[in-house]
Amino acid sequence: MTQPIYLVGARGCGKTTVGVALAQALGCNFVDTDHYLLTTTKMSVADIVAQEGWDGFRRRESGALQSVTAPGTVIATGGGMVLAESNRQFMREHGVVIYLRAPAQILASRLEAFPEEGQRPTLTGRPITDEIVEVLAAREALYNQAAHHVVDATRSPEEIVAAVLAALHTAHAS
Ligand SMILES: Nc1ncnc2c1ncn2[C@@H]1O[C@H](COP(=O)(O)OP(=O)(O)OP(=O)(O)O)[C@@H](O)[C@H]1O
Ligand SMILES: O=C(O)C1=C[C@@H](O)[C@@H](O)[C@H](O)C1
Ligand SMILES: [Mg+2]
Repeated sequence: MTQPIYLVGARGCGKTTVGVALAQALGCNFVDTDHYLLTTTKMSVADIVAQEGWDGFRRRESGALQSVTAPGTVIATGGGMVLAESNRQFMREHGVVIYLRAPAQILASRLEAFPEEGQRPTLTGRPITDEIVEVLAAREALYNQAAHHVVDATRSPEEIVAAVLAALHTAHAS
């Protein structure tokens, strides 16, 4: 697999967690656009948003997407990467896009256990459970549009990696 693999989905669906394990299974590099921004700007998502607003953060994450795209790389994207049509098109054209899909209730329970507020500042100002329901309703169609494959992300990370590998293998064989 030389094409980049992009993992998309809502906060808490496991893009970072699954991405690390998937890259290991494939013998690929792993990068995470949120982490890339953290190390290149020395600012958390919350810092960037405080200084530049969400528009500034979105501009930076689109730049990060292009910077990290390389052959033989698993790329965990930020939860809002699909908002820009240009990002969805870029990912579909440059690699294989996997949507890690999970319902709001599961996402909320994962995020409540590990909120990481610096990297996940509020998007709506509403409580986490309400926010996730609202954000998923607004973005579900965009995750689906971006994706070549949709994978059930409610299982263990190991099972999700196996499902992604099966999807990649099936697509490659056909
Ligand atoms: N399949 C899973 N089963 C149980 N817990 C999980 C699973 N995947 C991830 N988690 C846990 O959920 C939390 C969020 O996971 P992770 O950071 O990988 O999500 P993400 O999709 O990268 O989120 P973000 O969009 O905010 O970067 C972490 O605490 C992680 O340990
Ligand atoms: O869902 C979102 O809009 C976000 C998800 C995170 O990965 C970060 O990219 C940031 O907190 C925004
Ligand atoms: Mg992540």
